[in-house]
Amino acid sequence: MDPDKIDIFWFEVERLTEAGELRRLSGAFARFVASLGPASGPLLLASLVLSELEGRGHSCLLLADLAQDAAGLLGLPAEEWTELAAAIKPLPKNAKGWMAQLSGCEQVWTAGEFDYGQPLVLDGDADNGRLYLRRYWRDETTVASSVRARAAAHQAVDVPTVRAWLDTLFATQRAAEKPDWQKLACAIALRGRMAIITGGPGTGKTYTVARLLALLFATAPDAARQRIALAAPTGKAAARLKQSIDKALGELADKVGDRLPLRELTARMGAARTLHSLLGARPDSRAFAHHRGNPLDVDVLIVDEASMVHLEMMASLLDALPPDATLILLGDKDQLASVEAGAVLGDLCADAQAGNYNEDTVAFVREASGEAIPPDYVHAGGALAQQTVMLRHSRRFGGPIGQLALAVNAGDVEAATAVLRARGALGVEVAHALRWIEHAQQQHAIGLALEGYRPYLQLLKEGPTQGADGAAHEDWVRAVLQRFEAFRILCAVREGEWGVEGLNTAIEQRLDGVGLIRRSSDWYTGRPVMVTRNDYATNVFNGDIGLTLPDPARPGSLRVWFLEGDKVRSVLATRLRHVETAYAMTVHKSQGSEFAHTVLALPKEGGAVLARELVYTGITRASREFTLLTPVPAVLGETIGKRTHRASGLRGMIER
Ligand SMILES: Nc1ncnc2c1ncn2[C@@H]1O[C@H](COP(=O)(O)OP(=O)(O)OP(=O)(O)O)[C@@H](O)[C@H]1O
Repeated sequence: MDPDKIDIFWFEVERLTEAGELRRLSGAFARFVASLGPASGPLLLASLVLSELEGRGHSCLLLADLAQDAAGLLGLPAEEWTELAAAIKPLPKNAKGWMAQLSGCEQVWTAGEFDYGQPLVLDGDADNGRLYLRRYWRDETTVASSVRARAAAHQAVDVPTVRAWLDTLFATQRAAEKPDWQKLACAIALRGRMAIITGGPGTGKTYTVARLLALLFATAPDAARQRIALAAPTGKAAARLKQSIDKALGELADKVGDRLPLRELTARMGAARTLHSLLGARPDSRAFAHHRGNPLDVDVLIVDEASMVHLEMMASLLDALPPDATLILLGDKDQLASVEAGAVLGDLCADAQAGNYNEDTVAFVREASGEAIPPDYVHAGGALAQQTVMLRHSRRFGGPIGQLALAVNAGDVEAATAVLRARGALGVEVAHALRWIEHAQQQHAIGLALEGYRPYLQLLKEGPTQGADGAAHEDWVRAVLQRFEAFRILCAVREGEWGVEGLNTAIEQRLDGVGLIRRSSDWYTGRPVMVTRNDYATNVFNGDIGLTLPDPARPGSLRVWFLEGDKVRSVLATRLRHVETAYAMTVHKSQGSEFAHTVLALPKEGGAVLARELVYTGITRASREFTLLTPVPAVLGETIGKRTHRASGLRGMIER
């Protein structure tokens, strides 16, 4: 490439980096590619865009997108893109041209050809070409081949026995909706090495999986030897899963009586774990102790909150799972994907809404569960569609919050606005459950925080009862934590007046000002913190939230207490090095949690991260009350009208 032109290119990259339009790593990656051998202009540009997109959660670069609207892909103003691209003209005109151009580069391995370990991988055909960083290509390939094999591996099922058990487990006095998707989900899960049960909040994913466990125990040749593991991406989600499953199985135990020793079998299951801990994460290493060569010792693995599992983690999990073990994924496909690259659950659930069941599945479900899949859902999809069930009826989310979530999920701005504005017309219930402060000032958020956090701060001030012993102190800690967990402010962004940072500072100042907290230094009694990095020494993980309270054993020193289910545990505050204050947190980090009153604050301007999934995830964190703050009301419509699109080749690879 002409040295003058390349200098202009690097100059433009630097300028856009300084302006905050590109991350520094993207330019550095393009330079690294250039250092490996002769590099054409299009290769450098594609490397830059690919790295930038990786930082935004995409697992690959679709060449058709690059050819069609590269500026839009990067969220750059058209003129910025034109200047950048002008330095390296001419560029290929279409996806086919990009494919031809890139496949000739030394730094690019075209999948299927002789492999030199190049850092970039080109996959797909001329119309569907995709450029990957090698790591993501490997991860997508691992996930796709494992899912394909597992979904297709049907096992023999003793149909009459399954039917009898399902009739018992789902015998209910209530008028059931038809078909009973929960019941048929159990039948489907039992016949495969993999099943996905997706659905919005309160649709009964945990309820269903508890019955599936009972069914597994009831039909296994040796139930006592079944190795069943429960896991979730975060400690909090894992604790919640275990708690709900134990509760549901406890209720079921009474129902099945002597026919199945459900209590003993449940007791053997052990605690739910984080995926990191299940796989055997090691400090300072991306590699896990468990992998193909040292697989997990399980027959059935149930993973909750699967929407939070990113591509690399899913690949590690599938790699470590023995081929004859069964994987059950539970999650809400419409929630925000992980911060890291990939939208695995969303990709895997592409057929969930439509069903796309084939005649074999219809016949099996009819025999094994007595349920008839309506013809609308029968369209002969692939193997994965046959093992995916979407639960469609929410049992505790039908009120105004549920209506709002539905409207947002459907991208219906008008309906969402109508629900939000209906509070007056619909009476007290709505008025209490939903609030929209359309022209919000930061003071509104601070006022809500004052009201929402006062209960835990007051209990904290009262302190444990005089002379409380260890257990009584723990009860007090638990009560303080539970009050704190009843309210949260969620932000769409980190920076600015309406971001996590701006709101945390403002809330902290106000709480200090009114005497609810006393900030003597960074660490103070009552400070809520979120862990921002996994720390194996103290056993705290990215996303864990705790409260700073006095150490009962050492007056004057502070400990951070974490709530996991009903249990509490603590770490000396000074040992926690990677934490931030957490009166306000991002919607991303709130996944897997639920707060009685959730406040969602949108910023003044839309941006790449503001999309429908974010608002939906924020709303569905609220169990009783939801307040929306919009400094500029139009941003709500803009956000709901936009979907998050993450490029990936997973679907195509699974169906290949
Ligand atoms: N078929 C059913 N009959 C009666 N109650 C049900 C049924 N299905 C679910 N429920 C009840 O509805 C509530 C929500 O169910 P569950 O917690 O399983 O939903 P979920 O989809 O796991 O929710 P989340 O995504 O919020 O964790 C629970 O109280 C559960 O007992």
